[in-house]
Amino acid sequence: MPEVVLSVQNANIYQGSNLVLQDVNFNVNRGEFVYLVGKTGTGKSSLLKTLYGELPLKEGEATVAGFNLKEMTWKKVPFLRRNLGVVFQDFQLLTDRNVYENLKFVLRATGWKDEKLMEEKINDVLDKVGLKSKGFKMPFEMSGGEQQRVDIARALLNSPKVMLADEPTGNLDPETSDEIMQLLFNICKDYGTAIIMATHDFIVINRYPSRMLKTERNRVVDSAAAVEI
Ligand SMILES: Nc1ncnc2c1ncn2[C@@H]1O[C@H](COP(=O)(O)OP(=O)(O)OP(=O)(O)O)[C@@H](O)[C@H]1O
Repeated sequence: MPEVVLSVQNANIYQGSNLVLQDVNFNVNRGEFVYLVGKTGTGKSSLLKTLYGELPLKEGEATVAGFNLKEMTWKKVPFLRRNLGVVFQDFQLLTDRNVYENLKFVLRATGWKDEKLMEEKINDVLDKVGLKSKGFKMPFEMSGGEQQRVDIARALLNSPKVMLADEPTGNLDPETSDEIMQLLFNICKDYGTAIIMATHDFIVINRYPSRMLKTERNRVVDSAAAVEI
């Protein structure tokens, strides 16, 4: 039996009082890679934000990495985030400190205290993303592709079962996008992390085909679901 690490049942997704997506239903298994596609403004980011606790789940049910979003309070959001990796299009690195300190900041913020264990963990995630000797670099000294790798390394720090990525190749050239996609697929395969990636990049999707969730007309259509007649 596959292990379900993310489950959304009869969920309505809101931005404030605006209903963005209605009756959303899907499950994601351990190690699965799922694209989230759909026209601009159809609710991809809103869905991801709900899954990482930035928007409240008002109606329906959802469980992410063992956390019931319906019972989520602001106080519990940091615990959800510790079990979840989030990757953004614009990297969102702290510009005033080097890569190592960026990663250490997240470890400290998520409760790590032991200096030696933190050092080991940081070296481990930098190795995983192919930046083993780049910890001393400042973000502004790195290319967009390298910064995206640091962002992915940051998402890997707490060995998440689920990673949510909002257009991670949006600012990258095709060759660098390719490298990032290979890295994300390897993370799924090697560590069993499930990844949901919002994207507009059909070149990437054609090169790395996988299951697709499509937002359209206030609904989410799942390529893995049986076609309804
Ligand atoms: N902070 C916000 N406050 C109010 N409405 C918002 C907010 N952010 C987005 N919306 C609205 O919610 C709807 C869904 O937007 P969302 O950003 O989720 O779409 P998207 O599919 O991710 O778009 P894109 O592909 O451009 O990133 C849109 O109608 C948008 O105008």
